Amino acid sequence: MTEKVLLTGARGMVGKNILEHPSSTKWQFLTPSSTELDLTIYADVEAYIALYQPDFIIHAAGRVGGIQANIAAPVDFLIDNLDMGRNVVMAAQRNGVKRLINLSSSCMYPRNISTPLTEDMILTGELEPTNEGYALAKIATMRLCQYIAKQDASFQYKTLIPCNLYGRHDKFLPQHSHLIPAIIHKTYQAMINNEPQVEIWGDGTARREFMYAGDLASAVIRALEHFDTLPNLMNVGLGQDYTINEYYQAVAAVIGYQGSFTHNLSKPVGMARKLVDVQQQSLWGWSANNSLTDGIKQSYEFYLKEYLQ
Ligand SMILES: NC(=O)C1=CN([C@@H]2O[C@H](COP(=O)(O)OP(=O)(O)OC[C@H]3O[C@@H](n4cnc5c(N)ncnc54)[C@H](OP(=O)(O)O)[C@@H]3O)[C@@H](O)[C@H]2O)C=CC1
Ligand SMILES: C[C@H]1O[C@H](OP(=O)(O)OP(=O)(O)OC[C@H]2O[C@@H](n3cnc4c(=O)[nH]c(N)nc43)[C@H](O)[C@@H]2O)[C@@H](O)[C@@H](O)C1=O
Repeated sequence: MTEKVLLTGARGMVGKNILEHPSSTKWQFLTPSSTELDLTIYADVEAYIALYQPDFIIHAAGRVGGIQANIAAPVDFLIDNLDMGRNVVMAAQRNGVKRLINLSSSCMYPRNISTPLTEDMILTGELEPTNEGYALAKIATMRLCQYIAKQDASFQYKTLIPCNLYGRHDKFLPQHSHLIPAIIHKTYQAMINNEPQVEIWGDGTARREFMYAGDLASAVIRALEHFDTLPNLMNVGLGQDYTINEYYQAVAAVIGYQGSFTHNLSKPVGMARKLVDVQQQSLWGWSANNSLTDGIKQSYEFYLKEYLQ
C-alpha cells in the first residue's frame, strides 16, 4: 500500500525539489497550493487532514524570504509562520497523524556564535534582529512538535534545521531573494547590460552556509525512508561556509562575468556567521553531494531556461 504524504509548500523551492527527487514516486504526495488550502486557516487545515488522513506530513510551507524581505515584514513573517506551524501540527495531532517532519531554519539560532551551531544551542542567546519574527515562529513550532512527542511518544514529530538554501525554483527578485539567487540575477543582468560593477551588500566578510536545495530534498527523502533512525531535532548542513565575497566570486566564475564588485555598507548584513554543526547528521548517515560550483551551475541553468522564460 503506497503511503500518503501531505507535503505543505509543495510549490515552493524545497517542495518542488522534493517532488523532483527520483525516489519521490515511492509515495503518494498530497500537494495543495495556498489557494487550495490556506494553512493560516485552522478549520480548513483540520478538515483537509481529516478528509485525506495522510500517513506522513512534511511541513515545508512558510513565508520565506531573504534578509530584506524579513526586515520589511516582521509581523507577517512572525504571524504567518506561527499560524501555519501551529495549524499543521495541531491538526495533525487531532487527526492522529503519527509521523511529521517540520522544516525549521538555522535562523532560529542565537546570533554572535562563531563556532558551529549545535542543536542544544537553541534559545541560549538573543536572536538576529533582521529575522527575529521568523525565528520566533520557527522556535515555537519546533517546541510544539517536541511537547507533543514528549506527551505521547506515539506522535513522532521531528524537526530538521536546514542551513541557508538555494537552487532550482528559488526566488530571484531582489525584494524577496536570498543571497545566491540575488547574485545570479544581479550578475547576469550586469553582464547582459555591460555594467562594469555589481554591488555587494555590506563589506562582504559575513559568512554563510548555502546548501543546494536538491541536497536538502535528498535528506528529506532519506528521512521518509529511515524515519525511525532520524533524530528528533537535527541540523542539515554542509559543515563548511564561505564569505559573501567568495559567493560573488563563485557565481561570477560560473556566469563568466568579468566586471568588478563594490560594497554598499548601508545595506543590512544580518548574522556574522551561522554555520550548523553536522555531527548528528553524519551519525545518522547522510551528507550533501553537490559542490558549490555544481549547485550554482544548476541554479543558473534554471534561472536562464525556466525562470526568465
Ligand atoms: N530558502 C531557504 O534558504 C531556507 C528555507 N527553509 C525552510 O524551508 C521551507 C521551504 O522554504 P522555501 O521552499 O525556500 O520557501 P518558498 O517561499 O519557496 O515556498 C514556500 C511555500 O509555502 C507556501 N505557503 C506560503 N504561505 C502559505 C499559506 N498561507 N498556506 C499554504 N501554503 C503557503 C507557498 O505556497 P504557494 O506557492 O502555493 O503560495 C510556497 O509553496 C520553509 O519552512 C523555510 O523556512 C529553511 C532554511 C533555509
Ligand atoms: C535562510 C535564512 O536566511 C535569511 O537570513 P540571511 O542568511 O541573512 O539572508 P540572505 O541570504 O538574504 O543574506 C545573506 C547575507 O548576504 C548578504 N548579501 C550581499 N548581497 C546581497 C544581496 O544582493 N541580496 C541578499 N539577500 N543578501 C545579500 C547580506 O548582507 C547577508 O549578510 C533569513 O532572512 C531567513 O530567510 C532564513 O531563514
